[in-house]
Amino acid sequence: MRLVKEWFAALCSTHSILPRLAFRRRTLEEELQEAMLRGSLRKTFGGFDVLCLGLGVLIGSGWAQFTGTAGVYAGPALIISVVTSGVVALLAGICYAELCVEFPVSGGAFSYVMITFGELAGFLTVASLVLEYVTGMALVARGFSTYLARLFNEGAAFFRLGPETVGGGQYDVMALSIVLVITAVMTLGMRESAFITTYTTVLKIALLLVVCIVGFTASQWSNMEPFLSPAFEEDGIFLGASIMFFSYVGFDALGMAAEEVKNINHIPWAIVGSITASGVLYFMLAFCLVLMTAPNISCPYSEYLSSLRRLNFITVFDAVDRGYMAYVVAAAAVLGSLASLIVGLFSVSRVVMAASRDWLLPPFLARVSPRTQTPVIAQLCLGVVIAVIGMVVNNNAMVPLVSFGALGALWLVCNAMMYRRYIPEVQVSVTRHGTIKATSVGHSLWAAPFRLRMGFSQTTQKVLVWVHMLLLNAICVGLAVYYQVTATQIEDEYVPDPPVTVNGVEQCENLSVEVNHTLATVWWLVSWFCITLSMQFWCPLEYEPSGWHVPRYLMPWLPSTATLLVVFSVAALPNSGYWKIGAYYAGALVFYLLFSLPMSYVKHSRVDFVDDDYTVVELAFIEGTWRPARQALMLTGTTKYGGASTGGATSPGNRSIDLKGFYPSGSGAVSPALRSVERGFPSGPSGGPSGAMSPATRSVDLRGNYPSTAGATSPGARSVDLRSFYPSSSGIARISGSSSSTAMTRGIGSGGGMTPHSGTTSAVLPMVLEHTSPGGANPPPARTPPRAKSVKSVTSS
Ligand SMILES: NC(=[NH2+])NCCC[C@H](N)C(=O)O
Repeated sequence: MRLVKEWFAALCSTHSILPRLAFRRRTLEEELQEAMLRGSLRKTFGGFDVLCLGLGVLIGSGWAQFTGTAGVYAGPALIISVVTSGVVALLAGICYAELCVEFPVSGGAFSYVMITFGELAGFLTVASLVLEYVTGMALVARGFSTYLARLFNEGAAFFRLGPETVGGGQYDVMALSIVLVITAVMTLGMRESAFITTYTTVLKIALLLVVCIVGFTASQWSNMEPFLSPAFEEDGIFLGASIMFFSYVGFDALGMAAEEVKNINHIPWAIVGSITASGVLYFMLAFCLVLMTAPNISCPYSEYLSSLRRLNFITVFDAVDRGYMAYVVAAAAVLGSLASLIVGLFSVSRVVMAASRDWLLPPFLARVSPRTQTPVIAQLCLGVVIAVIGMVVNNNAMVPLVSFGALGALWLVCNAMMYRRYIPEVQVSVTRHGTIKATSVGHSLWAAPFRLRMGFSQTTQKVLVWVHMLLLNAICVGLAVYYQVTATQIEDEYVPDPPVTVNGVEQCENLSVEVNHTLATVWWLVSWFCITLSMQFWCPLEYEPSGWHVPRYLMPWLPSTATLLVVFSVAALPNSGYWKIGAYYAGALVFYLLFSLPMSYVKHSRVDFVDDDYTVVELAFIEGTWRPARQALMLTGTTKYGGASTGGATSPGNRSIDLKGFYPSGSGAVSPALRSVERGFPSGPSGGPSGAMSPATRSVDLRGNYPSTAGATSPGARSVDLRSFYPSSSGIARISGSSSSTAMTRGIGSGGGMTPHSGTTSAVLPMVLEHTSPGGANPPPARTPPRAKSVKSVTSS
């Protein structure tokens, strides 16, 4: 009730909170804190598992369902389409991989964009990802049903029953059932699902190799002529590529596994490896497909369109007397869809969980099951939604939706990656050794001398970066829109009326919009090149992550090219889906304004700030739940640390979280993370469902991510143990403590170090802020990241 009132009050003041919250950025520390308090996810995946996860989601049933469709548009040039879309995926994947290592949290693209561009952009990313995954999974489920029927020697419609539904099909009961079954298996825990994924992936790749080998034995080189499809010519390559992109979609799933991998550094390699490996496979598949097929150059339009539906591996193998291959193709597609569904359901539930943690989506979706340590409620809800869509919607028109969602999210990710490298702010990251590293401002790398020579201030530089990035994106969008308007397009339902005939034969020409867009396209490309070059000269690189990253000599070319290609791929999509996409995003914005914005305000306004410096929060086990101990001391400065007592709010035992080590005393560098600790909890018994922490998931163990020397804690332990997360070997924080005392005592040693008293009840979160100063000069004091202030102002108003 109280929540509803608060929500309504916030809704009424949308005009004042919108500008403040929509651009409020998170910090990495906040993300990590939220992740810890919510309860840890189980670390299930090793290096090989992650690679299988990648290959599992990438190679679904897309290759079987759409390679032929793309081939009809592109002709034998399909092989170029496959490479083109692979390059788009690879470049975007590299940008994505850099951020995965920087932000090892399970929100994937959502978290990266939220941290870099703020809440509204973050929300749009979630919207894109949900669009991509929900439609993508539904499509894969339908693929499963189709190919399972083939495996039993039945027609594609074998599992479809009942009256006509959306898009002219029938209810696909198999699509429904398989999603529900997988959802059920997944709620048992990730171990089982990872097991299935690994084995089906290996098997499926073996089958695909068989398809290629047999395919090549039936190939005829003469089929490569004419190389371009006569109806679409070179536009067909891009149309084909945009369709083939569906087959590469899904590598973003790997970023969402970040909290569940044993070593975060495996993720970038898995992303690059799985895109490359599946690219090679897709290339071989496409190659043997076109080598087996005489290109359809018969002009009659109706025939042309129907061939759209006929060209696929099974019919083609049939035509070259290798009908038995239908079983191999079907088996590979069935296994592929199975793995793809598992990984897809797995990752979309992580994104939704992350967004619900911020109350951008209903908070109950963030609950983590104490038993399986997976976000069970999110999994169940999404499973049901996807199953129903998969059952009802029978439509190839879903393909553009999937690709659009994926490309939209990747577009923001490429920009986020670029932005972080160029904007001179304190850059916070977790080093390989588990320390938090704050790279100070103004220590540019190779471009620094240039900037110094030009005498740029930081503000000037910021403005320059913004201008360049905005121009760059504008040019990409400009090119895309121009291309979309002028390129040859085909819509599924379009039948020329009356048909254009010459000597009684329908003509293909009526498909093409006869515009010569080559010249103008070249100009767009030249502008893109110039702006990137200018960015390289005028915007010095400010920051280089310590983990896996794009080498500096590829900046800004790599993310800039990725942005160009990603935006262009959107334009190349068959245009029948645009109004649906528009409607979806309009709906998402309305949802943001009516629900997410007020709710996120409510969540943040429940934060108690004492002042901008220190707020210490303790958790106490009260009435069966973990809550912030209301009487916790709000310490407002280092001098007050010594010997303060907690006011008795904590219960006996090792149940409280003491964050004193988190903030090195006297350093002046205060991280805002502490505030998020408190924010993660409802402030009172009526706090409503909290995305924060369920009682049984009290331990935080992120050690797997960060190699450490300490032994493992058991998941059931109730204290937050971040010792190895922020190792004490740095000499700044040391931990000792016994859990026998109920009293909390605080002691901060001199010189930024901390000497806990023996009566300390709890584990400690020591955080080490290291200054990195490549220039060798004295590091300037790290600043409090700007958002701390903005949150404060939100609260106080
Ligand atoms: N996240 C997703 N949209 N996953 C769907 C992945 C489809 C997969 N690439 C395929 O070829 O079937």
